[in-house]
Amino acid sequence: MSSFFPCIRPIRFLASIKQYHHAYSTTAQHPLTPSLKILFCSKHFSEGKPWEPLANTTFRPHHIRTCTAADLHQTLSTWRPDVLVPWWHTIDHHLLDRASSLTLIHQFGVGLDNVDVPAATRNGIWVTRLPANGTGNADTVAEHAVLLMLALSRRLPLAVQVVRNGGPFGQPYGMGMIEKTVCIVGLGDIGRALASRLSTWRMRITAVRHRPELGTPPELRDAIDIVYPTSELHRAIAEADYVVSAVKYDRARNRRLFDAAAFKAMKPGAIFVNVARGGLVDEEALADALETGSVGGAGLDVFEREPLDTRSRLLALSNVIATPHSAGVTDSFYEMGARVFAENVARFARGEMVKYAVNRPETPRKALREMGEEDDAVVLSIND
Ligand SMILES: O=C(O)C(=O)CO
Repeated sequence: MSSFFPCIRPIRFLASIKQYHHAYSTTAQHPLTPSLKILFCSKHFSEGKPWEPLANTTFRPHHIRTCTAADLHQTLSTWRPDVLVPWWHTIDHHLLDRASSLTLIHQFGVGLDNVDVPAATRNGIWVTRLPANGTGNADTVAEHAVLLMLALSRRLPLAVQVVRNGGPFGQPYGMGMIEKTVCIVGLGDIGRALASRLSTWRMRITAVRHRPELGTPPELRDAIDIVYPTSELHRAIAEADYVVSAVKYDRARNRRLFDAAAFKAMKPGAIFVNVARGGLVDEEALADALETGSVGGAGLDVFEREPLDTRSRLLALSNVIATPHSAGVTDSFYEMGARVFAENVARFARGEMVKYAVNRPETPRKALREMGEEDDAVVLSIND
């Protein structure tokens, strides 16, 4: 995960923190409760330091710790933090039923499929996350999907290798995207951002929607040809040259939505891209389909288990481009995350409702005052 951070442009990052310090000084009359302990679960947070915007407050670094997924349980029971900041680790009911010190879980990302929100609610723990749209990462995830589509279409890894090997130059490589059909599975923030980008590329765009009654988003009426319900997934993907998975993962509803039957239903040689969650894909079935060529290539940013086992069959295939769950994690997302996080922790310490909360515990371990100016509605439509 540490590989995410070399791409952060330090000057821009520091400038944004400076701006934040300035803004924060106006709230200095509400210093943070010094005893609030925050646990960041992932060592890479030690490099990214998303708590830096808090540096001008009464908050001091000894109230912050990082741990690994392996020592999470232990740290929860011995250090007893108030706030947990996970990084897509599984925060299930076993952990939540025992984590008696926790009052807030603040996901440092948008998708929350790793957190058992009902169990948190039952235990009186607030849960919040970062927003997807507006300043969030739906656009950058959509960009990444385009990157993978293009790189696979033009066989980029092979082309780079050919140059390194001294040629031959000027040979035809791969396929163009113009006039091809792309099927976007999931029309939430990411799916819509992708459709809006591709709408100017002279492609035919179709979509699959979990809630077809929502129809085509008004701003995409001219862009999307047809919206299928999930029950017609196979029909939809059968006519597509590109299938992009941008659907919200819900283990009970769509685990392994892309299984052997789905890959068999795809047009032979079509390209599959997954920028949503690894649990949506049967990775063994995908490897089989890629090996036989029934799926032409796969661009994968997410995996059922992360980090992906380096012995995975998928990595041995030349028609796979894999990235390390980095689609949404750019410099701007990290800056936004640090800002939202700092603001939310400050609110929480003051007993004010956190922004983008996804639950309302009946008997919260820490009571919060509704502030009446929440804009958390912006995150409610992710990946539907
Ligand atoms: O923010 C998230 O949930 C992501 O998965 C970013 O890629």
